[in-house]
Amino acid sequence: MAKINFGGVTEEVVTREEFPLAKAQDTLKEETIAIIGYGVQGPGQALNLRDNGFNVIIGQRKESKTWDKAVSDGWVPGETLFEIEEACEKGTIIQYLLSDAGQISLWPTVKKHLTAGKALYFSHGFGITYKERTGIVPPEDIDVILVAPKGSGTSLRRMFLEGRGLNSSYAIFQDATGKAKDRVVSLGIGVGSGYLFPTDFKKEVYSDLTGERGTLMGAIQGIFAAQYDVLRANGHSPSEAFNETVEELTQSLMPLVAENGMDWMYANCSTTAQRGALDWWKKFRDASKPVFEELYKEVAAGNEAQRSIDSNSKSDYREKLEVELKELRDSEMWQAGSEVRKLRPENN
Ligand SMILES: NC(=O)C1=CN([C@@H]2O[C@H](COP(=O)(O)OP(=O)(O)OC[C@H]3O[C@@H](n4cnc5c(N)ncnc54)[C@H](O)[C@@H]3O)[C@@H](O)[C@H]2O)C=CC1
Ligand SMILES: CC(=O)[C@](C)(O)C(=O)O
Ligand SMILES: [Mg+2]
Ligand SMILES: [Mg+2]
Repeated sequence: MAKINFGGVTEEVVTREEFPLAKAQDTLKEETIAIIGYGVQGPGQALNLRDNGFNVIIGQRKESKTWDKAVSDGWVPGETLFEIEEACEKGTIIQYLLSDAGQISLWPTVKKHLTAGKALYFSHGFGITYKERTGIVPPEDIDVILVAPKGSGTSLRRMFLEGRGLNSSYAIFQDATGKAKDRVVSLGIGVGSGYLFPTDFKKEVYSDLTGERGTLMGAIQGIFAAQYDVLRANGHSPSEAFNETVEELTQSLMPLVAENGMDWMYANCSTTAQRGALDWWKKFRDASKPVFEELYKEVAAGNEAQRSIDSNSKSDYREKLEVELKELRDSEMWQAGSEVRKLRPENN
């Protein structure tokens, strides 16, 4: 593994140079990879693996929208597309990509087919780390591994098609065959990761749950809403408030951060903006840090996991989520956003 110095801390990273696709293909040439679940990660990982030349089958409930989606993606019923149980029986590597709550209800079915020497693969440390809550305790004679792409399955697929890649973390919970490392790295390369960062199941799920509730999804919406509301309360129009809160960030400034870091983005803004941003960022850090500390504690205590299990195990969880997403979509800020997006010059 390559040793890389990340801001003063040396870490190991698996690179595609040391583990090329050909080696991954060779490692897994006798394996049948069964992708269980065709939601967001399922299609992204399955299609990338198929395009990369691996033997892939899908396990999905018949009579579901996602079964039809799998068919339209070229999976053939009876050949490469099966009911979940049949796919589990056929697979030597089971990629368990149902929702974290779905994994709990299907576990008794999946477990039956985890015979000696197979590998059980997750894209989240959830099921294993919170085993007291999920009941997911794998048999001892199989490998238990994880590849967690650091992004949406939609991005994983799009970036693969663009010839880019989305990096992943990987972990080994159980190495029964002595082949777990080669299997997990090969799968990581196969699903389209360029580089693979080692972790363990617990660190993966704690950081992932914190990140998505925090800056990646929860905190960002919170901070957008707070600034938008203050601008509106002070008489600014919706378009002005949206432009100064979201549109400029996503269209102009975040690409600069992605390219070369925060100081680079700052340096490409006015000296007026730089002065103010350098003065104010610490105030925002100090105001939000207690919330992040509370969040991490809730994650580590398992309370966040439990909330997600409870709500996503209900039979109408999709409808309920959709109601809340609609609330966001219908809020003035995001309605304004919808109009602002149409006015992007490239959309004309
Ligand atoms: N969404 C994403 O891009 C990412 C997801 N992950 C992880 O990957 C795994 C899969 O996540 P997603 O693709 O988001 O899942 P999802 O929420 O889209 O669900 C996947 C599939 O599970 C099915 N399902 C749910 N409950 C079921 C049940 N009780 N019985 C049978 N099928 C059921 C759904 O119909 C869907 O086809 C999870 O562990 C998640 O944490 C990791 C990185 C990113
Ligand atoms: C896309 C991703 O990595 C998330 C936000 O952690 C998730 O979908 O669970
Ligand atoms: Mg994640
Ligand atoms: Mg997540």
